[in-house]
Amino acid sequence: TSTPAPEYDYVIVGSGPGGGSLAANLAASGQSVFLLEAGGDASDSLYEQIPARSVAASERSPHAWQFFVEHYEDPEEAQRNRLYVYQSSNGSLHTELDGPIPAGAEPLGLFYPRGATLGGSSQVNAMNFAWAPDNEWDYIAELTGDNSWSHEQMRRHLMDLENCTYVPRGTPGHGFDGYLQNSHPDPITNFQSDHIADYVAEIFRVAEDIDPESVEHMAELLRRDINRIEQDRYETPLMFVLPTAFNSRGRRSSIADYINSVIDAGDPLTLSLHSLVTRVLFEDCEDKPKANGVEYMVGEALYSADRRYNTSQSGELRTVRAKKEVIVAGGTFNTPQILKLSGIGPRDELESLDIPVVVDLPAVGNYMQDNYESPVNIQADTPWMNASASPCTGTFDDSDPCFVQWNVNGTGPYTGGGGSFFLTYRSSMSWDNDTDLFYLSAAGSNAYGFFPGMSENHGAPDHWTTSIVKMQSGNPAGTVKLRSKDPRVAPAINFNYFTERADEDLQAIVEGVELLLNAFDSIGTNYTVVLPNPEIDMRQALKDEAFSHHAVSSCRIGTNATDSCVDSKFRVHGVDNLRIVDASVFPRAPGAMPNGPTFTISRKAFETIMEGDA
Ligand SMILES: Cc1cc2nc3c(=O)[nH]c(=O)nc-3n(C[C@H](O)[C@H](O)[C@H](O)COP(=O)(O)OP(=O)(O)OC[C@H]3O[C@@H](n4cnc5c(N)ncnc54)[C@H](O)[C@@H]3O)c2cc1C
Repeated sequence: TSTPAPEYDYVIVGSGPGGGSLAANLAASGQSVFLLEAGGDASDSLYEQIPARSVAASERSPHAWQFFVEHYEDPEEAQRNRLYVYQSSNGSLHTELDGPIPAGAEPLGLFYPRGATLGGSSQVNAMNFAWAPDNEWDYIAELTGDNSWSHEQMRRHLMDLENCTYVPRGTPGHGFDGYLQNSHPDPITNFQSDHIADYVAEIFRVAEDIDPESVEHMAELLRRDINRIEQDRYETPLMFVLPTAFNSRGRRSSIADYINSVIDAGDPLTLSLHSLVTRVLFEDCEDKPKANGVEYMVGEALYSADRRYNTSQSGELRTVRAKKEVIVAGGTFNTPQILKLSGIGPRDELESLDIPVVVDLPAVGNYMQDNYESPVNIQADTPWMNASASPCTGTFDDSDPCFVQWNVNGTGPYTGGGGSFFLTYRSSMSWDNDTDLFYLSAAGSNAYGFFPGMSENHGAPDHWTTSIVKMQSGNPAGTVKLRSKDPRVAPAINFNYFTERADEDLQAIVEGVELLLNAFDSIGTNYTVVLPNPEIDMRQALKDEAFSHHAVSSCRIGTNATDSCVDSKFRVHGVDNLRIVDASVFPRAPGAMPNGPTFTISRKAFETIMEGDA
């Protein structure tokens, strides 16, 4: 890496779907950009490349940070969750899954990974690419009075960024020349037994009123596109396989690759890896503070959420100046942390830590929300599949036939999305015409949430797990608060689950669970319900077991500084030359999956900035 210049047009913090794509797009248009990323570039690693290794990547250094979050303020309520993590004095982590918690172990919270590498969480995520329901974009347009957020306008941005491989070129609403490749897993491989086919056929009957003729017929139906342009796509229940961001070689389609390709093309993008931004710098101006650079620490694993963190290591402190703007895109947990460290946030909180207040902005670190995901796990009397028939050894080397198939042909079980069935369904609680539940379902799966060591859980052939993702999240009660003014210390994160709209959300999920269990009953399967815990009231079980990993809205868009953080052009209220472009700006959860929508708003921000620059 060359010595950085003292000044660039744009200084961007964080290289995920928000900041990484924006940096590459601005540089490809001739703007000089300095992109700071706390992690390194691990995009060549098999953990990031092989879709089937995403869970392993998400709990490993140097790919991800491990946050520990609370779901509830009350420790007793929070610790009812059997995935709650405790730490012994020797540093070892425990959950109830491993047996009784050792005496004296300290409560840490629930494991919540975030990508901390070039490309951000999109390098470790499950690559599921669901575009937000049109109503969610139109909501932002209405909220802000800015029609450039309408779904028709936002669709243009999707088309600009997408390279869609699963519909014929020219299909309206999709893009074919963008930097993010979307593919469809082959649904026929999902039908590993008649038993699976029977259950899926029953779901078609109860959810969609379709009586499938054959496995081939079901596979054809599953190829229907949830991201199609038609506005009714969320209005009627749909069984489908989800577009997944893997490329024609079966590799993760990656924003890190796009960033590197822009650098290789000689465009003016300077990447500063292992660079933890500690605060935004401001110029004294009479009316409004003006952002003109950032301060950052250079060094590896400088952040406490990094498993390699060591307090005795310190980074080298540097600064860089922005001629035009500073753009913060550290993600939903880190963006509010960076703003608060810079003096932008709720006055009381900043003053309690002796941080000089630059702008009193109460919405920073408030109103955070997430999609509840509720695991429904059943154990059947007979296995759903013959697990020993799988040729995969899980060693991911040349002795593993599935690895060889992936490596040589880019196909097979290690390619993205295989084995999962998706369904949208409308509960009686939906607040508009759209379905409000989004199911991810797989036979043989035992994946019921996030916990340290989760990638060692290889499922069980007699289990079937569905995660019911609650769209239309109605609980903007989450908070990100500083524990310390030391930028290396991760903030305190509390989602305050089921604070608002609790009855409606629980009722919706109960209806979702009933649909699944009724279908198991209809096909005559003998089974035991494992989750939701059948020994207690279902609503209590759902509150204990719900998990999430799609945090948004901790720096939300709105029209005023009282209850929002940025305006519809991503500009932080009360400051000049400072924008936020990441998942933290969504005023509410954009459907079931934030990754595609975050790529889309980044593309929108690019257009907004270039228009302003012209
Ligand atoms: C395990 C996992 C699975 C997921 N699966 C899916 C899925 O299948 N589909 C879906 O739609 N969504 C999924 N998501 C969510 C999705 O990946 C995120 O919503 C999305 O990546 C958010 O993008 P972002 O740009 O806001 O932040 P991020 O992608 O989190 O990127 C933020 C970047 O900023 C860097 N950073 C943070 N602080 C600093 C600092 N102080 N200085 C410098 N750099 C900093 C971080 O290292 C990181 O690289 C998943 C997430 C995870 C973790």
